[in-house]
Amino acid sequence: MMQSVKKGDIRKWAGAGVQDLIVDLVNALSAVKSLAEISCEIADEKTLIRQALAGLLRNQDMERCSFFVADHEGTLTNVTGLSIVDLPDAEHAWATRPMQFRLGEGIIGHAASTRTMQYCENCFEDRRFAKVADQAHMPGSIVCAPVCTLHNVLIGVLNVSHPQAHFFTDWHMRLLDVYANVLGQLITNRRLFQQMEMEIASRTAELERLVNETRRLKDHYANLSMHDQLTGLHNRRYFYDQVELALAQHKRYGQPFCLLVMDIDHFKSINDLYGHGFGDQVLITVADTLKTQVRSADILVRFGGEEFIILFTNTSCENGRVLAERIRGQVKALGWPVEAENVRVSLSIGLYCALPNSADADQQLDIDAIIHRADSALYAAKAKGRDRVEVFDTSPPHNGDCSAKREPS
Ligand SMILES: Nc1nc2c(ncn2[C@@H]2O[C@H](COP(=O)(O)OP(=O)(O)OP(=O)(O)O)[C@@H](O)[C@H]2O)c(=O)[nH]1
Repeated sequence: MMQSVKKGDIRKWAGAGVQDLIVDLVNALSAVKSLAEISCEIADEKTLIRQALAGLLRNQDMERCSFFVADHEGTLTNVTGLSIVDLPDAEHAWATRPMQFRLGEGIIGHAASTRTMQYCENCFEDRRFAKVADQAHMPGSIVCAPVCTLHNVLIGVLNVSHPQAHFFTDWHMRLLDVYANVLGQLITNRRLFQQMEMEIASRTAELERLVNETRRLKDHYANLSMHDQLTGLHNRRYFYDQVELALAQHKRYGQPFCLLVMDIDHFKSINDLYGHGFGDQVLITVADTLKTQVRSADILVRFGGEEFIILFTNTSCENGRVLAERIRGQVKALGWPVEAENVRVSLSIGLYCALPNSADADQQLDIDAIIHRADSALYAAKAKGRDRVEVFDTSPPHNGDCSAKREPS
């Protein structure tokens, strides 16, 4: 059975060598721990690497370290370097002497191509070490550790150096191996994280685009569903949508309004004689004429076929009648030349006046009842020979009920 090591045992055994070992172990763990503290949410990979190098220098007796990143073409470029003197302001002191190696070139290229750590014990003598022009920066010894993803794809090479030859020990080598592994995972995680962020951003943008498109389509179809395609006027659906407000204002503030139901006379004969396309043109021109007669608060719709409705808000019966007569006159004045002929049409109009003091006022009529009353007046206008305006009589019913039956066309 294995026995656990007690503190007293360590003290008993601890010669200077063991104590050094413990210090080294703590330093090594601190270096690896410093890596664990780096967030993979850092936007810039260089900053992450720089923090990793600083962690290494702070916890180990190394002099300089640098990182060469591998690109897709197999070129290794130093993205950052740090020396022990840079440490107080490691964030800002960027060593930017540009340097590049191909895979297999120099000791750095060799570590990259073999994916194994390389130790150059004496840079002045080792032929693998590509001599630098600047002799002042020539290290005595250097360790180059490849840094890879979990799937052994090369990310770059981590280099640590010391001015002294034969400086690095087995202990250093083991630590650097672990350090390079953890750094590889950290860089991989950061890249994945960035990729995920970009993916999320692009999906969010796509989603926003779809939401906007859906909104636009919704508005488009809502608009379509409220409009008559032939004349461009609003339609029956819009009328019912809007009319409640006018009724509410009438009920609450006693505002009078006039409802006109208008029907083109003998429109069937127009279609029959001149064709449906011609009939359409007539509907369009009549609609355009009606448009000129309404204010923005009024409601004008093509209610169906050749029937139009206008609700004049805040309008007395007298004014409603004047407006109805004007409309009738304007439509009658229209003409459509067909060969030698000038085709004309007329309008029959049924008018309902909603007045605060009328006999209807107490009945709280709904819009269908109001339309029905205006329709009765329209039937009366048709019955009386067409091309005329008839007003629904809101006085209490007696023999003269004007809701005449519509005569067959
Ligand atoms: N060209 C055209 N005709 C339409 C349209 N909508 C309805 N109509 C026609 O309008 C005509 C309406 O005819 P009727 O309801 O018999 O009434 P009328 O001929 O106007 O007779 P009175 O209303 O009694 O004066 C029908 O022939 C419908 O086909 C349309 O969008 N375009």
